[in-house]
Amino acid sequence: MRPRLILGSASPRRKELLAQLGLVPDDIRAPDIDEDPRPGELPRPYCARMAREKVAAVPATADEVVLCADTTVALGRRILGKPADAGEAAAFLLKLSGRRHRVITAVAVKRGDRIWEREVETTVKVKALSDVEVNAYLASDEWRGKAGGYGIQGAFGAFIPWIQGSFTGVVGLPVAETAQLLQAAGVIVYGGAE
Ligand SMILES: Cc1cn([C@H]2C[C@H](O)[C@@H](COP(=O)(O)OP(=O)(O)OP(=O)(O)O)O2)c(=O)[nH]c1=O
Repeated sequence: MRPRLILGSASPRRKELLAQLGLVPDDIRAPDIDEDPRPGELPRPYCARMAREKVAAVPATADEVVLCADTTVALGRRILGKPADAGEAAAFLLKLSGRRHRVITAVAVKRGDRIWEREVETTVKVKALSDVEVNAYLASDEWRGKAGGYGIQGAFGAFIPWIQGSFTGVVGLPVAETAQLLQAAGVIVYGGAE
């Protein structure tokens, strides 16, 4: 039987990226978990733990497939989360200015007591930002609710001359890897067999 697809995410980006795969979730159940990193926790294991905890926190029946993800911006060993306010967003942007950083998106898919997981890491280069550019970006409010305080899919794209990895992973859901995980869990994605 075709399983029901549950998107375990409040992120509008994730819903749109799922639509890019031709998939419309049967239900959306946003997870509510503690997103504080543990002392000394490194970005990649933190990100993977977040995705696992999100998928574990979403209630589902045995014939439902739940998809969750977490996007973490890493500057070396530091985790840059979602900025609490414009001041923190400004501090993040100044740290990212003129350097490369990593964006990790961990995806977790659950069906019954089975879990499929994948982490996708992308390197992102940000040009050296002027104060005028930082202030204009902060005024746009696009930084709100986004890891690292920016969205590559919006105006901030003007400041990113180069990436290596997965564009959709940076936005919040790496579509190629997600398609594979969903197919493994029995969801039919483009061209997949019933
Ligand atoms: C780096 C980057 C992040 N983001 C977003 C994607 C995620 O929504 C957000 C990171 O926060 P997450 O904790 O991954 O997700 P969320 O809290 O928005 O939603 P949920 O936990 O319910 O799934 O940052 C962009 O949209 N563009 C970008 O370029």
